[in-house]
Amino acid sequence: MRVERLGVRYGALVALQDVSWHVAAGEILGIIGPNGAGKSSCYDAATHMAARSGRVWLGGRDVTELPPHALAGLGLKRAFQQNNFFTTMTVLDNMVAVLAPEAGTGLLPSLLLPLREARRRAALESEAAALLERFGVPRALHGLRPPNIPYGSQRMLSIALAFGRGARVLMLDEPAAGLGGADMAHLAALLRRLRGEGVAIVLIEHHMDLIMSVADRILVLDQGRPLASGPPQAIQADPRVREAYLGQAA
Ligand SMILES: Nc1ncnc2c1ncn2[C@@H]1O[C@H](COP(=O)(O)OP(=O)(O)OP(=O)(O)O)[C@@H](O)[C@H]1O
Repeated sequence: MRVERLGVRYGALVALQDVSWHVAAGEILGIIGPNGAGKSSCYDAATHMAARSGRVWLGGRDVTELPPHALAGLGLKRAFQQNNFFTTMTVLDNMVAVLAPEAGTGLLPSLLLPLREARRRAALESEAAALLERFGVPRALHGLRPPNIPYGSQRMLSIALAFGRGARVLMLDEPAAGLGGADMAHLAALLRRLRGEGVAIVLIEHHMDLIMSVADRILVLDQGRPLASGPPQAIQADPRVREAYLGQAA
């Protein structure tokens, strides 16, 4: 995926200006910056969820004008800063709800062919259960409602729901927020595994240990503009970055 010269304005406020980046299959691009630096606006711009300027390519195709759902259909998937799930449905049903539209379930066939529909439903449930386990949400939690499962599992569920049947590019917004040591290790392992499977990952994260250990390259934003980009070691050593961000965080 490649974005070129993205810009976002909210009235008179310039939230993002002249921001370009690319991420390849099997690579993790980290995006960091102080609060309000424009990181989420950058995601909104890239996924066409905000009015913006600039251009976006996916797999060599110019997708600038496509709406978000069409981008998702091409494999550009995004998980948000806040957990997004149906709180009145079980964990398993949340996952089924994501998979069912991708499988093309329709109301009429389900009414006319109840037996076939029951088999489809069973197949979807077993696919959903396997996917949840792959993302570290154990079977014991599948029958519970999302607010009633541990917070670390809620974060993994959010990523699984965004990923669905697969992603070419997975954009995550602060997935480590609120996570403790063991959950953080699970998340890092999951990110490395997805990268190993060829997924291109873009990762906004304030947790420096995580991003420095998993990212292949890092882009630093400050006041809506790119401040620096490069491998983690170079970013950590860059005095401009330390002053704008890492110094504050230390
Ligand atoms: N919908 C909006 N309307 C008006 N201003 C907005 C809107 N969304 C973001 N902004 C402003 O745009 C700027 C960039 O915000 P953005 O959320 O992209 O930053 P961020 O780097 O993701 O911050 P954080 O780390 O706190 O999530 C900020 O000044 C913010 O207040």
